[in-house]
Order: sequence, then structure tokens, then C-alpha cells
Amino acid sequence: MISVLKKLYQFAGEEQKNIKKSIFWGFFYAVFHMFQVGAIYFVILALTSGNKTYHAAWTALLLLVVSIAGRAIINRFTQLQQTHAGYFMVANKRIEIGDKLKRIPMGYFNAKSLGEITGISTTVLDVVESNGPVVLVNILSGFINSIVFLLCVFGFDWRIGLLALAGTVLYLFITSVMEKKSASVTPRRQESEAQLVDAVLEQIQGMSVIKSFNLTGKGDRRVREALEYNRKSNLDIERLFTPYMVAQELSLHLFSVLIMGAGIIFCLNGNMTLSDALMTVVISFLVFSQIQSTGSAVSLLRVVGSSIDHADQIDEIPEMDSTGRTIYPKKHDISFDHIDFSYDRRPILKNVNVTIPDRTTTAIIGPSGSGKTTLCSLIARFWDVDSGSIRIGGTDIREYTLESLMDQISMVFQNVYLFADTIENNIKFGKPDATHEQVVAAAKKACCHDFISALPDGYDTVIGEGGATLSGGEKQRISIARAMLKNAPIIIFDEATANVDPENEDKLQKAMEELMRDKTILMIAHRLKTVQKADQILVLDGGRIAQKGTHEELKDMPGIYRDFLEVRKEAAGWKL
Ligand SMILES: Nc1ncnc2c1ncn2[C@@H]1O[C@H](COP(=O)(O)OP(=O)(O)OP(=O)(O)O)[C@@H](O)[C@H]1O
Repeated sequence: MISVLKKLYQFAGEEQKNIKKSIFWGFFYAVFHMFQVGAIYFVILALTSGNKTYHAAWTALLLLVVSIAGRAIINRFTQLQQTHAGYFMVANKRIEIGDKLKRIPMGYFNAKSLGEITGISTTVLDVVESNGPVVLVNILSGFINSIVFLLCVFGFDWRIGLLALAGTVLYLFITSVMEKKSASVTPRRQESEAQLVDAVLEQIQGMSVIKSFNLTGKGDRRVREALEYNRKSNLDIERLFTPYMVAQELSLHLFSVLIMGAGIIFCLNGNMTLSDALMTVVISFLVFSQIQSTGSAVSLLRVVGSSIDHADQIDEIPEMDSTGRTIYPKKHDISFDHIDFSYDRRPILKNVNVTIPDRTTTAIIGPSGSGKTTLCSLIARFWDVDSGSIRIGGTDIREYTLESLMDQISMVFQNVYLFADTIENNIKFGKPDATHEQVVAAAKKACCHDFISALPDGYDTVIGEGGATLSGGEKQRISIARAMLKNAPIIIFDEATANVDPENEDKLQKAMEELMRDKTILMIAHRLKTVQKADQILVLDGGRIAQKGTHEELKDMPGIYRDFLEVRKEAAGWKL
């Protein structure tokens, strides 16, 4: 239990000061609580001594008022401190996770699903946010307050003190056994919650497919299974905890009765005054209240601890960018030096050895699955090569910091992702300090100014998550405007013509030509015109460079490119 408390305290980071304050004020809360006990004692003394004056009643009333007001004020401050600590310690962790995810290989997103990461950032951290500081403060101040109360009881009567101590020790023993047992079931609950988030996310993302295949009602099998697993793991926790909770309750009730009985017996035997015996009855009701609230917090502590472990798993993923330098090369030629690359253990690119000279355009073509997208992704270090090296301006890309590497590159892919934000902010994504005029200029060059201006809120129009409220062609042109504004010297381009109507295709083409001027371009080409105009054509086949040259050099040479030209429109699996 102590190790989990330490872990939680360390997790709080900068918020430790608020937690410390909360515990400090928690001590005074207990002192004000003792005023209430004092008030009762005053009344009992007055009633049993026969000295029935208003003085005792007023004193008791004053003590009660001070006790209630003091606790109310302290409660208000500690609640604020705890909410602040909970919110900020988790907000900091969420920002840390976001930063971390930018620095890890994309392969992680294959192995760990989106749902797992979403689950950690939402439900898992929510548990820490809403319970972490409360649990920590309740346990620590609960212990301090119990000790203070016990010392007072010992001061009052050592025999009653011993009974109260025995009850407390028994209660803590049962609590600690329960806490250890819970270690075996709480991680399973975390896992089931992450699975549930994963299943729900997948269902929402695939909703259009579910609807189009009329699978409503059947498509939620994974969600149902995840719900069932979640229900079962929650019930397992309850089943495991219930007997211990009953034992906790019984032990405290037993010792309350023993304390009460002892007071009465001592009084009857003449070993205790009537007023002290009455006070003992009062003590029997109050003495365990603090330790009881500590006990309930302990059962939550394990859940919070295992949530922290779950969230900390993300820290253990090795980062890609630990040794990079900030480099801004003068030239932006890209060279692939005998590179091999596999996804897990499946070889995809084999001995690729080619250079893309500075400020030239290289078109990559090849059958679906030949490795075109993979080759492009390696330049931005979405993954690292297995062997060989990729250099930009003569320097291995692994020597760049991720920031300085990404400053050299703009990527425009077919699947454009736009954030649920204004169009202006989406265009400014690669250059957040750009002015409105610069945004408009980029949008004009990318042929999207007209359709943006026609929207009711123009550049301030908020687009749906992923660009849901725009057409495919509009999204692509916005992503080109984004790349134009960033003005990186290297453009990696998936020439997108699929699902774009002829009018949009012309506009897209114009936008692309504008973007490509004076840049080093690596383009997955789909249009014959683009391929013919390229300074260099790479033909990828089965992860190898099968042919390399200009259109003029390759068009009459026997080989894949010539076959491709001849049958380009009919050939299955080729994209044009
Ligand atoms: N993230 C990934 N994890 C594992 N395998 C992958 C991943 N991405 C692609 N692959 C596999 O690697 C191979 C090459 O894929 P890649 O997308 O690079 O081909 P491509 O030539 O761009 O195809 P297309 O023209 O259809 O877009 C394919 O067999 C694909 O299944």
C-alpha cells in the first residue's frame, strides 16, 4: 500500500504542493472535529455534575459552531485543492502522452490499437483525475486523524485506548489483505475498459460500412463482447471485495460494542465515573469514523495505482529521436543507400539504392502493394530502416531531431486528415504563426479560396473531425494549401486523382504544380502526364527498384515500364 501511495504522490508531479496543503488542512479538519467531541463532553459533565447552568450550554454551542464553521471552510479549500491537483496532474500526463506519441515509431500504432491509447487518455486517466488526490489525502489525513483521536482516547482512559487501538489494527489488517487481493483483479478491469473503448471506437469509425451492409444490430458483436467482459471483470472485483468489506464492518462494530460495554462495566464496578462512562459511549460511535473512511479509500487506491501503471506503459515505449541534432541542410537531395525494410518480420523493401537529386521530381510507380507508400513514409521516419540509410542533404535522417527533419518535409497524401477546427487553423497547421493574408495567399494558389469564401463563415468555418463536412477534392486542396504555407523544401506527394471529378482534378493538378515549383519532389504518380514530365521515374516491383530512368529512356526499353505504358489502362492492380 505504501508503494502505491508513493507512486501516486510521484505521479502528482508539480501538484504535490496542492496535495501537501490538502493534507495539512486535513489535520486541522480533525482538530475542529475534536471540538464537537469536546462540546459533547462539556454537556455530559454539566449534566452529571448537577451544575445545570446556561454557561455549559453556551460553551458547548460555541464549540459546535466553531467546529462546524471550521470544517466547512477547510472543506471548501481542500476540495478546490484536490480538484485542481486531480485535473492538472492528469492534464500534464495527457500532454506528456501527446508529446511522446509524436516521437515513437508508427509501428507502435499497429501493435497497440487506437482504442488502447484512447482508453488510457480517457477512462484510465479519468480514474486518476477523479480519485487520485482524494484517495491520497483521505488515506494520509485519515491516518493522521486516527492517530490524533487514538492519542486523545489514551489520554482519556488507557483501557478504552487499548480497545480502540486493537479495533483499528484489526481493521487495517483486513484492509491490507483486501488491498493485496485486489492487485490480481484490477489490471483486468483496466484491460476490459480499454477493450470497450476500442470496440466502441471501431464501431463508430466503421458506422458507414455497417449501415451500407445493413448490419445494424449485428455489427456490434465486438461491443457486446467487450461490454460482457467489462461487466464480468467489474463483478469479479465486487465478489472479491464483498467478504472483506463485511469483515471490515463487523470488526469495527464489534469493537464499538466492546468499548461501549467496557465503559458500562467499568462504571458499574466503580472503576469509572458516570460522566466518563457516558463519554465512552460517545467515543464508541466516533473513534473509528476516520479509519473507516481511510479503509474505503484504500480499496480505491489499488484501482488508481493500476490506472497509473497502465498510463505509465506509454513512457516505456522507446523513442526514435533521442540523439538527434537540429540540422537545416543547404541542399535537399534524398539518397536511399542500400535500404531494407520489413513490417514486423515481413520484408517489404529490398536493397533500395537510389538518389533523388535536389530540386528535381521523381515519380514512383508500381503495382499495388509494391511498397511505394512505405518508401515515402521512411523519409519522414514513420518507421526506421532495418539496414542501410536514408540521407537528406548528405546527413542520415536519424541524425536530425524529429522537429528539424519534419521542417524539411511536407507530405500530401490521399487520405487527408483535417482537424475539427476552422479551415484557417487547418491550413496554418504546419506554420502556426502565419498571418491571415498568408493563409489566403496559400489557399488561392491551392485553388481553394473560391469554395472557402462561398462557405457561410469563410475561413472561420469549423470543419467536422477528419474533414467530414468537405468533399474529397476540397480536403485534398486544403492539404495542398497547408503544404504551400509550410513551404518545406521536400514534398512527398501521393498524386490524388481517385474520386475527384474532372473539374476538381484540373484544379488539383494546377495546385500541385504550384506547390512543386523549385522543390525536391518524390511523388507516387498516378497520371501518365505527370510520369512523363518527371526528371526520374522509379518502377517499384515487389519492394525492389525494377527500373529507373526518364520516360524517354524507359519507354522503348523492354521491361515493366514499357508494358505498363502499353497496357496501362487495362492492367489490373496498376494505378493510373
Ligand atoms: N502499417 C503496416 N503494417 C504492416 N504491413 C503494412 C503496413 N502498411 C503497408 N503494409 C504492407 O506493406 C506492403 C506495401 O504497402 P504499401 O502501402 O507501401 O504499398 P503501395 O505500393 O503504396 O500500395 P498502393 O498502391 O496500393 O497504395 C503491402 O503488402 C502492405 O500490406
